[in-house]
Formats: sequence, C-alpha cells, structure tokens
Amino acid sequence: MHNHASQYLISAWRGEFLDAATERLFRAHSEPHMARALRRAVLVWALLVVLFGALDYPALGWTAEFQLLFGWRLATGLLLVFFYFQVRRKPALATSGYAATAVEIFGSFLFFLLYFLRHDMVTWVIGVVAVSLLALFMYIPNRVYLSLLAAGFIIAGMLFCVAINGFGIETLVGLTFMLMLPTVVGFFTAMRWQVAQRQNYALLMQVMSANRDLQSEVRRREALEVELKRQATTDPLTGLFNRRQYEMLFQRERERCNRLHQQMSLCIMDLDHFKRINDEHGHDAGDAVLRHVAQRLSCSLRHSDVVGRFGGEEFVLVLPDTGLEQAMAVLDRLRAELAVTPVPVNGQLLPVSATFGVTEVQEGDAELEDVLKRADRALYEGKGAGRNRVMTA
Ligand SMILES: Nc1nc2c(ncn2[C@@H]2O[C@H](COP(=O)(O)OP(=O)(O)OP(=O)(O)O)[C@@H](O)[C@H]2O)c(=O)[nH]1
Repeated sequence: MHNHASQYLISAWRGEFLDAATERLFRAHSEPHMARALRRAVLVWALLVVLFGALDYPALGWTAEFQLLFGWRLATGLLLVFFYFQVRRKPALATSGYAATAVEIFGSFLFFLLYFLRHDMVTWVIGVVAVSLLALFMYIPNRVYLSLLAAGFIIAGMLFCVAINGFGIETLVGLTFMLMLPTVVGFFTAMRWQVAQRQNYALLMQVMSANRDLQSEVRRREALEVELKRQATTDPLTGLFNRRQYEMLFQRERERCNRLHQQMSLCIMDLDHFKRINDEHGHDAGDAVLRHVAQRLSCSLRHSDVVGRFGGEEFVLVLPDTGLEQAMAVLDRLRAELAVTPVPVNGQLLPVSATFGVTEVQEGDAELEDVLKRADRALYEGKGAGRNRVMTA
C-alpha cells in the first residue's frame, strides 16, 4: 500500500478523502461503529414516531384524520424497523448513506401530514421540524451532503405546505430563516465531525504504517546481527566454527568438564591425499568435498561436540565428556563411515578417507596449543603409518 501524506488529503467541500481508495478503506474501517449508531438512531426514531401518536387521539378522536395519521405513523415505524434489520444484515448501508437518505425523505412526509391534519398545533409541528433537522445532521450517521439533501427536501416540503395553506411571502421568508438555522448549524457541526473522524483515521493509519516500518527494520537488523555473528564465528566455505570460535568453545567446555570432573578429548582430522582431488578434479571439486565432509562431521557427532575447521583440509573436533577410549571408538566409526562413502561431486563419486590424531585433555595442559600439538603429533604418526586410521597421543 502506498503511504504518502497526499493519500490522506481531505476535501474541504465534501469532508471526505480526495483519494477514492482511502475513502473506501476509511468507510470499511468505520462501518461497524457507524452501523451500530445508525441502528440505535433508527430505533429511537421509530419509537418517537409511534409514541407521539398518543397525542393525536385526544386532539382528533376516532376520526378519519386520526386513522390516516395513525396508519402513516405505523407505516413509518414499520419501515424504520425494517431498515434497522437491513442495516444489521448489511452494515455497508450505514456508510454508503443512500438508503438512510431515502428513509429520511420518506419519514419526513409525516411532518407534512401532521401540518395538514393537526391544525391545533401547527407552530409545534414547525418547532419539531426544526429540531428534527438538527437531529438529522447530528444524530443520524450519514454523509453530510446526503443529510443536506434530505434537509433541503424537508425545508422545501414544509414551505410548499405552508404556501398552499395560503400564507404570504413574509411568513415563507421567516419560516425559511427559521428552518435554515438548525440546518446550517447541523451542517457545519456534522462537517467538522466528519473531517475530524477522517483526520483521526489518517493519523491512526500513519502511526500503524510507521510501526510496521519500524518492526520490519527491527527484523532486518536482527537478521543482520545473526548473519554478522555467523560470519564472525564460522568458516565461510564449510560453515564450521572458525579458529576464534572453537578456541572459545574449547575453553568453555574445558571449564565445564573440570567442574563436573568429566574427561574431554580433542582430535585433529586430516583428509588423505586431498591434493590429488584438487589436482585431478579441480579446486571447486576439492571445495565440494570439504563441504560434504564438514556436513558429515556435524551430523555424525553429538550436538555438544565442537567441530571446527583447523585450516586447509584439516578439522578440529572437541569432544566434551568423552575419555580417550570412547573418543577412539567414535572416531573410528567416523573414519570407517568416510572411507566407505564416496562423495558425489559433478556426477562423479570421489572416494575420501581421513587420518585422525586424538588425545585426551590433561590437567597439565595450560593452553589449547598444548593439546593441539599432541593431537597433531598423533596425526603425523597416523599419516606415516599409512593413513586412514585413528592414532592416539
Ligand atoms: N579445494 C580446496 N583445497 C584446499 C583448501 N585448503 C587447502 N587446500 C588444498 O589441500 C591440499 C592439502 O595438501 P597436502 O597438505 O599435501 O595434503 P594431502 O594431499 O591431503 O596429503 P596428506 O595429508 O599427506 O594425505 C593442498 O593442495 C591445498 O591447496 C580449500 O579451502 N579448498
């Protein structure tokens, strides 16, 4: 969705958003609230139409005039109840405004009828019309120009009734002024309300959009942080821990094993005749083999084991809570697995094997370097003894 300030410009004339799509969204947004308010207004209106009928009987008695008026009140009341249920079924009727306007115009005929049939209270009728005009704008939710249309119809109708009753131009002008007053007050109040609603909506949407932008920025930065951390701690080719990270993890595991009086082993693993793979199949094939072997190591070892790339075709394996014998068993299983499973590269299966130099971490080992040196010595012996084996030191 585009989200520019221009999208939320409000027409000074119509009091609605200039952008049709925004106006549609606003109406959909305010529909439940508007429909509820309209239903309430319609019910109150229906109640008043019928209740005021009680005043007709003492004045008119059981006459044809009373019956006509009563019938008309009943019809208007029933129309309003019908409209109430229509709005409940289809709340969009409240925001489009046309149906409410049609009901308002139909409802106004009761005033005209009253004017002719209740000679005893003509001035009252005009007073009620004036109040109703105000209510039309302020109590019945509608689009302000449609309310103005209904109000214009009511004023014209009233003037017509008064004119055919024989009143002169002075009365008509006076009545026009009198009915214009609530109309103008109602119009400007409703207009201000209509604009304020849209301004609130625009503000809400802008805040929500800013929030969404902020959230997506936070997510982007979180992902960036994870990625930066990954880059800082892993080897780009294999995804295994880099030297800095496995050194740190080695220290952490060593302290933990010391605390728990557990043994711990460390192994350097070196692929056999790796140079040949590079020479015969190219450097890319060599890279593919390294990635494949790294994945095998990660999958085969325990989650708590630390697998790092030592450099070139050498790997470091830190095995916490593992004594030398146990480590030898684990590594020999790994060695055998590697030796019998060739690596698929570019449609070819390349046999690989590796030599392992393993040692147990001793209390006297001051640094990781001491342990690595011992493991490297064992590895060197393994290479000398014909490769594809696990040697201890
Ligand atoms: N493709 C690839 N090759 C690498 C990488 N790092 C080191 N190498 C190569 O690995 C080979 C290691 O060769 P050597 O040290 O002679 O060891 P080797 O051929 O495995 O022989 P032994 O270890 O004695 O069995 C060299 O050719 C390096 O260029 C890498 O990241 N990618």
